[in-house]
Amino acid sequence: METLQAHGDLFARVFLVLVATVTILYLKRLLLTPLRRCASAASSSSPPSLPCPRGLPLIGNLHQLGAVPHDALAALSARHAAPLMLLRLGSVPTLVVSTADALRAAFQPNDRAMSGRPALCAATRITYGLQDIVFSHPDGAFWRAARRASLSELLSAPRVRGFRDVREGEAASLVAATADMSRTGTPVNLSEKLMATSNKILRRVAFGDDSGERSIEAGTVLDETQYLLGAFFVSDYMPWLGWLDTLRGLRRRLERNFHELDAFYEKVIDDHLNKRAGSKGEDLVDVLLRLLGDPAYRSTFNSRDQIKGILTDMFIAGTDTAAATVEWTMTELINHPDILAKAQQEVRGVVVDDGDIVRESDLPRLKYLKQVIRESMRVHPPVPLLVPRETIEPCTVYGCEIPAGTRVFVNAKAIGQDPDAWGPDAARFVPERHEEIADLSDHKPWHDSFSLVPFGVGRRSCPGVHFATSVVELLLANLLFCFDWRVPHGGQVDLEQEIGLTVHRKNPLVLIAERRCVK
Ligand code: HEM
Repeated sequence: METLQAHGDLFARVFLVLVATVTILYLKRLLLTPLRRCASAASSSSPPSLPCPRGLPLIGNLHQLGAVPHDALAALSARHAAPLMLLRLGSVPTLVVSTADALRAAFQPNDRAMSGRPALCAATRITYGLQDIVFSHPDGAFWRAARRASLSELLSAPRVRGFRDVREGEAASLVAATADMSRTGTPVNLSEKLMATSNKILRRVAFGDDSGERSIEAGTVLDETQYLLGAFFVSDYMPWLGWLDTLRGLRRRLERNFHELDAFYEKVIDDHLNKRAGSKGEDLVDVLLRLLGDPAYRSTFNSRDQIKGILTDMFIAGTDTAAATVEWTMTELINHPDILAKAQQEVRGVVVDDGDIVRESDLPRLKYLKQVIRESMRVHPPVPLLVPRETIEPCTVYGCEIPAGTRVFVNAKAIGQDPDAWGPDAARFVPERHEEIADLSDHKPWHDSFSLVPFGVGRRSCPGVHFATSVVELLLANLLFCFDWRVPHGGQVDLEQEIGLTVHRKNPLVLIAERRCVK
């Protein structure tokens, strides 16, 4: 869910490299002084200021983001001993937060000031002019109403529980398909299977797509939406060069995708309006249509475009992230056979049914599994820079003034590796470090923490935690319960990352599954 992250775009890269090269030749001298403070002059009387690693003309610090921006930013912050630093990305002033203490200092007193989102090019178009939850302005009545609806209606605990059959059904299909492959010893592309399963769950929950009839149609359109929301639009960083996005064909792709998505939603909404009387259960479209007629929401929540914007949120925010979490967790487990064995022992000891499959009613007893998931999200947060923020008013951090309109990146990955928060072994995968959390089923700790923030922080943090953890725990528990796993040719699995909307493994996770004997 991070727009900087699609650095596979050749044209933009060539352009940036050209600008950087020319600038380096002319301004070599400047590079010899790599760090300055942002305030005018660092005298004893000048106000305190944050470190600002020196950038280049025009592009500022863009070239320092490298191929994996969250890792490059973590390295930059460590190099300058700067838990908080100010960069200029193109023409955009950007605050980067890289430790738990810095996050607390920046957000605890300034939650409101930090709660804006930048109006990024693709997001603005796809969400009908920011009429959604993820990207809308926090000061508008609409965001408050939509956020309230997401917490009390769309993603509330009872609503999430109500979709249990969908999750269990899709988990059973995943197990069945994997069992087929295990019979012939065919390696399983887990990355692909997890993505398909997570997609299917979201489509069924959001659109009631039980038959899979709409899956192909929705799949291709939403895949393109996902790509575009993660693409690097030059205009998001250097607005005066926005014409480059047109030259690169990105604007045309965006328009086409917007219209395809719109046509798809219109059809889904019309179908729901037609079938409503007497149909069983509510999917998310039904809920949104009901809210549209609800007097409590009428003044702010009153158009089809808002329904469509929120549906895109649910799909984009919910699919990739859950799949990536299970993918990274399985990666770490396969690389740590002792932890894998311990997690399997727990799930196999706890599931009391006829031994066929894990049900959601089994999950509360899987304490170690929950520790494993927390540890995985610490080491591999699926959205490592969260969704970008923007200050909506000036605020002060460590005594330094941060102006309104500053973009804010919270480096959740760097924070998860912060030795002051996690100790000298922060780089190691040790699920037991979460043992002390009394109730791992309680989702509050995710939102109260400043040291473990895969779901974000403060008033814009993820309202989908409950939904996400239900999917992740069920899929993972079933993979561990039903199969033994090994790498096809032995050895360790690599940890290379593919940068996109959400960070997945670069190389798919392909493993051999052996179906465990069941009675
Ligand atoms: C493992 C799965 C997930 C992860 C890691 C994740 C992560 C995030 C992050 C990092 C943010 C930004 C938080 C911030 O700015 O502080 C976010 C926001 C959001 N997420 Fe999730 N998410 C997940 C699953 C879901 C699901 C399943 C849904 C809904 C179906 C969802 C809906 C949202 C929405 C609507 C927002 C915007 C909140 C706002 O701006 O007010 N997420 N998520």
